[in-house]
Order: sequence, then structure tokens, then C-alpha cells
Amino acid sequence: MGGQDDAQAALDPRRCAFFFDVDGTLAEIQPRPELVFVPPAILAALGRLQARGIPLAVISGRRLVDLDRLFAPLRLPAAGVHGAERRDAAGRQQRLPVDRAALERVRAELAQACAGHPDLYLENKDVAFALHYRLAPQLEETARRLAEDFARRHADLLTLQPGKCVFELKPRGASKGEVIRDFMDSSPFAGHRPVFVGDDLTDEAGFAAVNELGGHSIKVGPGPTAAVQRLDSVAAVGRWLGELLRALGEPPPLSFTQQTEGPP
Ligand SMILES: O=P(O)(O)OC[C@H]1O[C@H](O[C@H]2O[C@H](CO)[C@@H](O)[C@H](O)[C@H]2O)[C@H](O)[C@@H](O)[C@@H]1O
Repeated sequence: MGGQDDAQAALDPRRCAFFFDVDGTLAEIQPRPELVFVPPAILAALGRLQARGIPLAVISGRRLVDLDRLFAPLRLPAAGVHGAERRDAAGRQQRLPVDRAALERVRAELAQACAGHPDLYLENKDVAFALHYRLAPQLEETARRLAEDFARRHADLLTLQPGKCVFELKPRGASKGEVIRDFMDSSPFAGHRPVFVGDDLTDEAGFAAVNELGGHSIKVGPGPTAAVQRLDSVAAVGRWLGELLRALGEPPPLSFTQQTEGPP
């Protein structure tokens, strides 16, 4: 634990650029994707860090349009769909080139394949597809087989990305590690020490990237990881954000104060 404590103590927020995964990191996992919300105290903390000029971005499997809804009124630099969509700090958007007509054919084929399994939830992200089995855990193997089959037959377009109760088909070349590297080459991130906080398998590429760049990686929750520090929960991420604000001489949002200091 001493190593982790030292690593955390060494984090001077003025010298860092922060990258955050969303589901399971800044927001609690929910039974369905559309039920997710970012706790107000976390939104407030991100807003204050951004207002202080600390470079930060969210790096998510979700689409940019969904991220803007989740983080409103903030409009953060962001990568969506595991890095396939990007918006830099100046608001410029970029997308990995994809064959939309071919992806539409895949979507239709997947929808047909899932029609026999109404308890599987197929999330359509335009350039990626997520097969969710959270509400039907008995269908895990069915979802895995379907996703593996599609990934094999459409390997020119899509790559398999397993996650929490989900098998995703993401565009070839989409990687959280690559997108963090790209952000680190651009203003206002360049010259800072990258810190990435995430919870899931897709985040391991991000942990590897920041480790290689001499940065700091933080895994939320249990499970094997390349990250060098661990936080227990979304609430712990919230308290950690509060510590960053304290280091900047700002009071943490009220609910973090209550969580960290306990009853009066
Ligand atoms: O990279 P992230 O920001 O963590 O996004 C990963 C995926 O998150 C969502 O699915 C996950 O969260 C859902 C809501 O809590 C949960 O129901 C599901 O089981 C999880 O897999 C989202 O729906 C995906 O599109 C994201 O790629």
C-alpha cells in the first residue's frame, strides 16, 4: 500500500492531465445504459478542475452525444466509442474512418440474430454495437458466441471488446490507449503527466499507455490490471477528486466532505 500512497501523494494536479473512463468510474453501473447518471458532486468537481485550467477529458465506450447528455452542462474534451470519435479541447471533432454502409449491413444482421433472444439488449452506437446480457446472465455464452462470430466474419471492420456484462463490437483501430496518446500530443494536455482512471477491460489499453508515458494509472474496483493504484468504488473516485481540489486550495463539493469526514 505504501507504494500506492506514495504514488498518489506525488500527484500534483497542476502538473497532470486527467483522463476518466465513465461507466463504473465516474458513474455507478446501472441495470441498463440509459439509467446511468453522473453524481452531482462529481460533475461539480470536474467543472471546478476544468475552471482551474486543469487539462481533463473523458475517454468512454459511449458515443459523444451520450457523453454530452451525461455531463451537461459541462462540455468536456472527450473520446467516444473507445476512441473512434474524438473532440479536442478546442471543440474540433474527428472520427476514425469507417465504412458506414457495411456497418449498417452488420447492424441489420446482428438485430436479426438477436431477435431470437429478446432478453439480450443490443445497443446500437452507429459505428459499434454492444450486446448486453446484464439482465439475462444466463445468456452470457450466447452473447459471447454471437459477438465472436460477428467479430471473426467482419474482422475488416470490427474488433471484439468484452466488458462488464457486455460483448462489444468496436471499429477496428479504436483504442483508449491510442486516443490518450493523441490527446497528450495536443494542447492543453502536452507537457503534463497523464493520469487515467478506469474500471474495465477496455481501460487496460489506457493504463498501459499512461504507464509507458511516465504517467499514473488507477483501477476502480477489483480484478487483474496494469494500473498502479486502485480505488474501491465510484464514491472513492469522488473523494479522490475532492483531494485534488483540496490540493488546489479549493474546498471539495459538499457531499464529498460528508463522505470523507463522517457525521459531525
Ligand atoms: O468506457 P465506459 O465509459 O466505461 O463505457 C463502457 C460501456 O458502458 C456502458 O455499458 C456498461 O454500463 C451499463 C450501465 O451501467 C451497464 O448496464 C452495462 O452492463 C455495462 O457494460 C455502455 O452501455 C456501453 O456502450 C459502453 O461501451
